[in-house]
Amino acid sequence: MKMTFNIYFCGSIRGGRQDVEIYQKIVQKLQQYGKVLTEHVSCSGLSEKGEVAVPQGDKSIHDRDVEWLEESDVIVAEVTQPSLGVGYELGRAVAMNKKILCLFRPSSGRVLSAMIRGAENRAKFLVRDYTSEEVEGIIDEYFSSD
Ligand SMILES: O=c1[nH]c(=O)n([C@H]2C[C@H](O)[C@@H](COP(=O)(O)O)O2)cc1CO
Repeated sequence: MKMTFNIYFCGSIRGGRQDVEIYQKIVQKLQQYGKVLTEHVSCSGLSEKGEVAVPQGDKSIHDRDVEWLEESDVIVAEVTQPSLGVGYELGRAVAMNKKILCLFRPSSGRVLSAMIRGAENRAKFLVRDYTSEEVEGIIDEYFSSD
């Protein structure tokens, strides 16, 4: 596998920011493997309001993010905190035939949507259950395979 990827990281924003610390840990690790196009998702200063300062607001956020999805080699999504935006991004990424890794923490007590867990296939869409101590190792393993 090449070592410099365009990586699209998905994490909840308006769905709730409870997991921002784990997003930071994931993004820092991903940056060893390439450029994380959506680094802002892991920013502790970004609230549940989202990127309110973006000119033309939600339309430009949507259009920019779909372009970034197109440009990305790999999509990594933290899917523990349910988010409509993350679900939408994953659906669009599947339609683009992208390589996708979803990360879910069962210790949250939640049960992952069947539309994410059930989308798993060995080729392109992988779902990994993890604990926060394991996440860096899982990312290393993912990028060192194939
Ligand atoms: O301000 C934003 N900026 C942005 O890039 N997003 C994208 C990236 C995240 O992976 C995803 C989060 O969706 P949601 O806000 O529905 O939880 O949507 C979402 C918002 C706000 O919905």
